[in-house]
This record gives sequence, C-alpha cells and structure tokens, in this order.
Amino acid sequence: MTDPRFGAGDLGPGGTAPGPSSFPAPTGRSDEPSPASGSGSSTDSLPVARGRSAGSAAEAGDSSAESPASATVDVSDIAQPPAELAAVATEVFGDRLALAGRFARLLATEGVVRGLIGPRETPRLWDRHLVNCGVVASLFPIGASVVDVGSGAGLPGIVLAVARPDLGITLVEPMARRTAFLTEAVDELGLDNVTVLRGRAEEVIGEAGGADIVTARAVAPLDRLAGWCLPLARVGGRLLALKGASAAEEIGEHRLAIERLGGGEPAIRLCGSGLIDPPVTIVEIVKDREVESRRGPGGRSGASRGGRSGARQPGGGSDQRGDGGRPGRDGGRAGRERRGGGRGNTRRG
Ligand SMILES: C[S@@+](CC[C@H](N)C(=O)[O-])C[C@H]1O[C@@H](n2cnc3c(N)ncnc32)[C@H](O)[C@@H]1O
Repeated sequence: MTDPRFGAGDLGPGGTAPGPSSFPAPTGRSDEPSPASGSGSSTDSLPVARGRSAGSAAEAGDSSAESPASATVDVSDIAQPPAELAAVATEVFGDRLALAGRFARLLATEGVVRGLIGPRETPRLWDRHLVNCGVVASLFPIGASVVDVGSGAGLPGIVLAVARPDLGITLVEPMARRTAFLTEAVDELGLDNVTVLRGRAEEVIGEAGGADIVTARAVAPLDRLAGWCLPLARVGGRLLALKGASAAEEIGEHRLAIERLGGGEPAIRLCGSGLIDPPVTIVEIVKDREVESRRGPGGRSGASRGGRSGARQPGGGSDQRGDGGRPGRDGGRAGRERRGGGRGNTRRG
C-alpha cells in the first residue's frame, strides 16, 4: 500500500513488553483490508501531529502491518495521550479526553485483534488517528447532522462523536466486521449521538440523506467520493473529505466531475493549524443542487460510474479494496444484513 496515512509501522519501543494490560497481537492477516494497513485511498496522506515521529516513507508504506505472531503490544498507557500531545489532545477533546482514551484503548485492543487496524498503528493512534480526526471537529456548526462515509474502525466518525456530543452522527460502513465493532464501540463508550448504518453510501440515501455534513477519510478519490457523498447531503450541505497532500491535484483533476455531480467549487481547508504540524487538509465541497442519478436512487452516478480515475491511483482506492459489501468479501453476511428496515447492525444510539 502506498498511503502513508495508513502505513503500518513498528510496534515501537516497548512493543514487545508483556504486562497485565498487554494482549496478544493477531497472528495473521484479516480477510478484510485494514484501514490502517493499506486499504486507504492512495490519494490521501496523513498529517502527523507535531512532536510525533511519522516514521520513514518506506516504513509508512509497508503494508505488512501484522506483527510477529509471538509479539504483544503494550497498551497499558494507550488511554493517555503521549506527553507531547497532551496539550493538543486536551484542547481537542476537552472534558471528553478520558472518553477519547477509552476509544484509543478499544482500537488498540479489539480493533487490532479483529484486524480493523494494524498493530503497528498502536503507538501512533493518538497522532495519526485521534488528534488528526479530532481537529476536524472545529469545522462543524453546533448541532450539525453528520454522515461519516466509510467509517472503518470509526475514523473520523467516532472521534468526532467523542469530541462533539452536540453532533448527530451516522456512521455508514458496508463491512459487517466493521459495523459490529462500531456498534460495540458506540455502546461501550455510551455515545448516544451515533447511529451505525450498514451499507454502501450510495445505497443508504433514503436512510441517511439530508445531512448537513458528510465526512470521509481515505475512502475514494474525490470524483467517486462526490458521487457517493453529495447525494447524502442536503442542498447547501457540505462534503468534507479528509485528504492530504494530494488535495489540490485531486481538485484539479475532478473539478468538472464534481460540478456535474451538483457540487460547488471545491475549497481546501486546513484544520489544526497551530496545534498540529502539518494541519489536516480538508477538501470542502458545498452541495449546490440535487442531481438525479441516471440509475436512480442508490445507483452510482456521474463520474463515479466509470471510476477510471480511481483505478489510476497508485495502490488503488479503498473503494476498490474496501467495499466489502460485495458478495464474497464478507462471507455473504453483508447482503443479508444490509437488506430490510431492521438491519442487524443498525442502531440509533
Ligand atoms: C481505508 S478504509 C478507511 C476507514 C476510515 N475512514 C479510516 O480513515 O480509517 C475505507 C472504508 O471505506 C469503506 N467503503 C468502501 N466503499 C464504500 C462505500 N461505497 N460506501 C461506504 N463505505 C465504503 C470500506 O469498507 C472501508 O471501511
């Protein structure tokens, strides 16, 4: 995988130290692509919070996330942000910092054991995932309705729900194992502002549409993302795509497609300036108008249909590797659970 944001790194110092809070690392690859180990859109890159090592590009690009079978990851202090991030984490999460810590622990334990996040991410959960997602909360108006498309292990959706209890957040994710984790995490953290919805973005417009804001991190190239996400926003609502250094290039490449999909001129927003270095790069697209999908509600539309630009991305977009709702990727469970009004993993918190 080529996306440094989702690169797997070493276990880090102390990574093999056993202890009361250590857990065995997974012994093999999961059958799902891990959001932290290679299924991300190759067009994204991860800003890393100041003071933390991002690792070398080669290290970050190593998708062999799994640790040796005998290794254990010490998570005894994962619920606390590292000292160099304590101030920014406190600013981002305020009096919900302990809750953010509980989510960090869930990611480092169940998230890793279930193959949803690479064990090598554990030492950098706070900078690459919690803080980098958390700073984005500054873009949301009070009480906004938010749909997070392709939440994976809850990034950025659960982090936003932790940082901002005033938001109403729907997590849209097609893969059963991920929605199971999301549902359990929501319960475990007592997040009453989160709904977990199993399905692909383009299939849940009826249930999740009309949002003020749609977020997506490392899900697909911008044209395809616009095709999936703009139908979920109300007119005047916004898509906030967490992108990296590729943002300007993607805008240049996909501007016309976005316009055809009903989006306005994309703008780049930087989040966390002064807190993290570099700040998080967001592509913001306001939905100007409704666009009827040629294949009707739930169908792929506009530039999404061909998906050629995605196919050109080195490493492939996660939509190519991560849309586990396709039969066969998830043992057939996805189709069954996605259908019907009462989804197995759907909940209103
Ligand atoms: C690389 S992961 C990123 C997960 C998470 N956003 C993160 O940043 O860690 C991409 C996620 O998008 C999901 N996905 C792929 N196609 C999707 C679609 N059409 N609608 C909703 N989610 C989709 C995949 O199942 C996967 O969980």
